[in-house]
Amino acid sequence: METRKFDLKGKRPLIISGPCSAETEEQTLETCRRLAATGAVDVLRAGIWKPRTKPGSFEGVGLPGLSWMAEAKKETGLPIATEVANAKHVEGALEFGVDLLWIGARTTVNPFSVQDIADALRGVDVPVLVKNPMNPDLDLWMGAVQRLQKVGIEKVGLIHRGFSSFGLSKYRNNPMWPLAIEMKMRMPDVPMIGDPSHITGKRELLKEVAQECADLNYDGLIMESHICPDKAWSDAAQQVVPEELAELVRSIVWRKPQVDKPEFQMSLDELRSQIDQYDAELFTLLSKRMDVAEKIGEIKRDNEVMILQSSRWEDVVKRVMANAEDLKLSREFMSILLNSIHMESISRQNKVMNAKK
Ligand SMILES: O=C(O)C(=O)C[C@]1(C(=O)O)C=C[C@@H](O)C=C1
Repeated sequence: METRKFDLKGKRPLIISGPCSAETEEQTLETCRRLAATGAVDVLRAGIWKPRTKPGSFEGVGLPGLSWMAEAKKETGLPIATEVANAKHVEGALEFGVDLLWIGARTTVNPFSVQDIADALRGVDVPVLVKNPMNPDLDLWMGAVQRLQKVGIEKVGLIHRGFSSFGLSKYRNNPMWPLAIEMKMRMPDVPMIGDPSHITGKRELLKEVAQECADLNYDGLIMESHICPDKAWSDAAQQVVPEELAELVRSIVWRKPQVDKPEFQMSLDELRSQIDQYDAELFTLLSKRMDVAEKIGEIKRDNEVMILQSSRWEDVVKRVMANAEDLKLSREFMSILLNSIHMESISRQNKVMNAKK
């Protein structure tokens, strides 16, 4: 069967799915066939070389897995994707006609490895997706994209798979949504694919994260599926059977960025003008508050009193936080805001107290 054409900037959302790892020929082909039968998937994926955190885990079947994927492509007509971590992987993947490559989080952290992959791809017209690095470092993520662009690869996209963090949390990898949003702002022309499987690590949480990706205007999703998820050789808890995957994909609401309805536009304009007004008031008040802090700085300077007053600040926080519920503001948001206000206040006092005469 002829392979269906696909374009990173074409169909939206782009849905990529398949097993975490190709394990056996039967498991790979059966998963791909069942995914294709649902009609909900655009690209088939499978991990062939698996970088594992601890030794002793299953590290992938290597090249034979690529021949199974190539067979799945021939049977279903769907393009295939896999992860590459070095030039040798690139060579193998290209030999087996892989249509889309991705660079994993553990590889993105290493500029040498990324450069090695970029050099191996010089002159090759295959799209490449770059997963965020393990650590929350946007420059490193951007750097990997730029290395690919520099060797002439135009079809580059991003995968947001969340960031490693220490300690227990609801998710396997912390999504740190503000960082992903910042990355979208920094590289607005580079498509962003969400990876709910690796963010959540748990199938029960896939839907909420997939919906969040859709609401943040992501261009697609990559999610793992397996014919027997509980028996998977890697990442069992985050995989679902192909039919469940399709159902999940169909349940996500992909809202549009704009709508051409005059009533909607009028209401939106009116509400946005209220926001503009409140922003103006909010920042005027903040400015007045900082002027007062500066005056405190002056009297502290004249009386040789130090800037940081922890117990006073604790009182301020307690007083403001006591209203969190009435104000319908989350404690997390208020705490971040208060912290910024405190830092700015300290910085203003620092300026008056230590001004050069
Ligand atoms: O009350 C003070 O002493 C201040 O300097 C003001 C202020 C504030 O901005 O509220 C700033 C720094 C202190 O750590 C505590 C409070």
